[in-house]
Amino acid sequence: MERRYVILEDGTVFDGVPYGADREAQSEIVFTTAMTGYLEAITDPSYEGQMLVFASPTIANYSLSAGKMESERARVSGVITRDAHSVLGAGKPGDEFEEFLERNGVPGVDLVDTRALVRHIREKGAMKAVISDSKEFHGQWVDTMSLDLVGRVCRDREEATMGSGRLKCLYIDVGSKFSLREQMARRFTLHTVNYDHDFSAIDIDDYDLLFISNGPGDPAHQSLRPVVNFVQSCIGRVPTFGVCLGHQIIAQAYGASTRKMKFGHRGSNHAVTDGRRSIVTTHNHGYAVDPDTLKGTGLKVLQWDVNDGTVEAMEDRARNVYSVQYHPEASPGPHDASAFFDSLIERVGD
Ligand SMILES: NC(=O)CC[C@H](N)C(=O)O
Repeated sequence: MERRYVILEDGTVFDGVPYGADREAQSEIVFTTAMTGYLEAITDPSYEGQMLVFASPTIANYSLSAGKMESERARVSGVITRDAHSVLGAGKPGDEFEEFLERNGVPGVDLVDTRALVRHIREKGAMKAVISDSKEFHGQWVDTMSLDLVGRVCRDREEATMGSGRLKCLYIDVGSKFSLREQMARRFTLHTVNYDHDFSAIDIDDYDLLFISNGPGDPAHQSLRPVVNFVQSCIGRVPTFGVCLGHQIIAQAYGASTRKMKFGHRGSNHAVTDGRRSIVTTHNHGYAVDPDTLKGTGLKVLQWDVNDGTVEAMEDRARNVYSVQYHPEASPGPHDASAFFDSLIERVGD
């Protein structure tokens, strides 16, 4: 049987069998522990510049059509699985998945010892990796997190107006999942603009709220600086909200900073707490706000991760700013945090 290899930057090699696109890929390697939502995951723009290991041993055991696309196409650079039914067969679901990956130019490696691979990433941290049909890699390692990943996801997205809510929201798309945008469009009328929009042409007083979406890559990437500066100019003038990358951009707009996590949080069973009540949430982030840099900014931590204390929600009540690191839209995952969206209506008030 043909072999395909996952070669890590530290020289470790895992092997499996090839499926999906017949091509090599190089990017950062991360894992998700989510047991459902494989279509949502591989099309989530937040994964641009990353190859994704599924810790859950069985993927493609239900039809792709049961899932929802989170962007125009697959965003992961590669997929690494224990059993995606590329060999062990599952009929239609497995074939659909393989065809989807082929159509999207995404190589897969199946029958990999994903338990060992996930433990290795947990112990050594997220790192660069290559998917290749050869056991050795002599090429140049590229740090995909230093690329303009938001630009890659958003370049084909046009400015648009959507939704029918009474309140008007300026929605800054820095790689938004479709489901997040849908949740906002159900409640507000969105004017969606990309991260490279000419913000000098925008009068924020024309809007009832500002929202910054999720997205890929390093929140401190220089391509996002104009967004950070614009958000900074809006604080105190309009209620300002954000999710995941949006949360990290808001922190930077206050002069706080973000840091790279060892291997990030990616899955749909991450508990966050406010010290009294805990909820289970969906996470997909490799960076986090550094709580020490929030001191004196006016931003207060509202919720944190029960396992490692990572900042998961913060607010500046006085200037009506509120953001979460987790994904209240889930997709996939639990809906414990879905009240987030209606709470924005209350926070905007009249
Ligand atoms: N889902 C997101 O918005 C991810 C935010 C950022 N790219 C991170 O990895 O932390």
